[in-house]
Amino acid sequence: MSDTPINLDDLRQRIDQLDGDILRLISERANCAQQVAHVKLAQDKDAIFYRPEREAQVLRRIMSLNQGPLDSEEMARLFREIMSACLALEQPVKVAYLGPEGTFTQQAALKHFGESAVSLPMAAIDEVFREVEAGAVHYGVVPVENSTEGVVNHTLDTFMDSSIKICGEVVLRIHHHLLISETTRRDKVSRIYSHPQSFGQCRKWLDAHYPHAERVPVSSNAEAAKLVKTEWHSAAIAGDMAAKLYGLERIADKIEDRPDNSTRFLIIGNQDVPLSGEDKTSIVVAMRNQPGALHDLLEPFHRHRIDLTRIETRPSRTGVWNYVFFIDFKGHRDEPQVAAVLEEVRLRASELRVLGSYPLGVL
Ligand SMILES: O=C(O)C(=O)C[C@]1(C(=O)O)C=C[C@@H](O)C=C1
Repeated sequence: MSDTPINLDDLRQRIDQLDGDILRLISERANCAQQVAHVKLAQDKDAIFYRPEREAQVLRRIMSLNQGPLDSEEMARLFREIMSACLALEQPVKVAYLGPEGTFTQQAALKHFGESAVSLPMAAIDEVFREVEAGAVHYGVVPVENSTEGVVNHTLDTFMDSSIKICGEVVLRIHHHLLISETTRRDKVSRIYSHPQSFGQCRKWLDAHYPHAERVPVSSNAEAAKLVKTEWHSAAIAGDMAAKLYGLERIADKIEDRPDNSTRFLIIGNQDVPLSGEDKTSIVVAMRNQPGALHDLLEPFHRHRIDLTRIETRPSRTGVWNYVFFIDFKGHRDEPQVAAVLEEVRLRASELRVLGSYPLGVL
């Protein structure tokens, strides 16, 4: 450490100079993105501007180059917003999500697409699918599994009646708080509103702290937050966004039973996503109802050393006790190993559909 006192004005002058450089470079980058848009349009008048594989590569590269003092996730979030603004110059991306405003799904949509995306709340998961299928929005964001409560069946079941593809994923750490409005009598809370999944994720805490309060399930945590605004004896379990949006006070923070409580969301759309270098594939498979069917299904993955990350069974709704398997695994459908496995499974299954290959969640 030199013994010359650090001069605040000199440091601020240096910051002003750096801000000027950053401003110039971001503007230069935005100009490049606009030129990319022109090239895309020249190649294809119906060009798809949002490129999930490229965005994942940009963010991974930033995180690998980063040497602090900001941590890599923080730096990636800054570049996420720069890319979001650049994409909006090319084409403002419209995204439907499971609403209402203030849900964790909205938080996931903003985390994945950035603040420059236009996001629209939908009342139900199948409405998000419908908006994407109808082309009313470019993409949708829906919850698919929680680390405590397991899979969101409605999302998996909706895929079975839809041609929609999976274009990406985003994982959100879920922190639940107990929220009240300014009119709530905090010592008289006799009713708690929340989404059923959130009640499940905070079960032990509620049993310990509010064993006698009525637990009223509603369609979303944001809906719960809205209801609390109108009742003096109720509270809601919801996240930070809902608390901020509906002006509620947090009387208990992070009440989820498990500290690693996370929810995985899917980005749905109508495009096939090229290889990004670190990808995942999701499929849904129907097998003939015969002994050893599950072994026949999984054996090619084992032999080709493909890393399975999830298997869920759902009723196929084409007859009693007929099931389909939703399988996620590492790798992209265009990679030889994965293509070989899919070919073998296709021969053994009564039905196979690739829901999509997409970049592993980065942020
Ligand atoms: O490289 C592209 O295809 C771009 O459009 C540029 C860019 C970026 O800002 O880096 C912007 C939007 C895309 O989703 C991916 C990347």
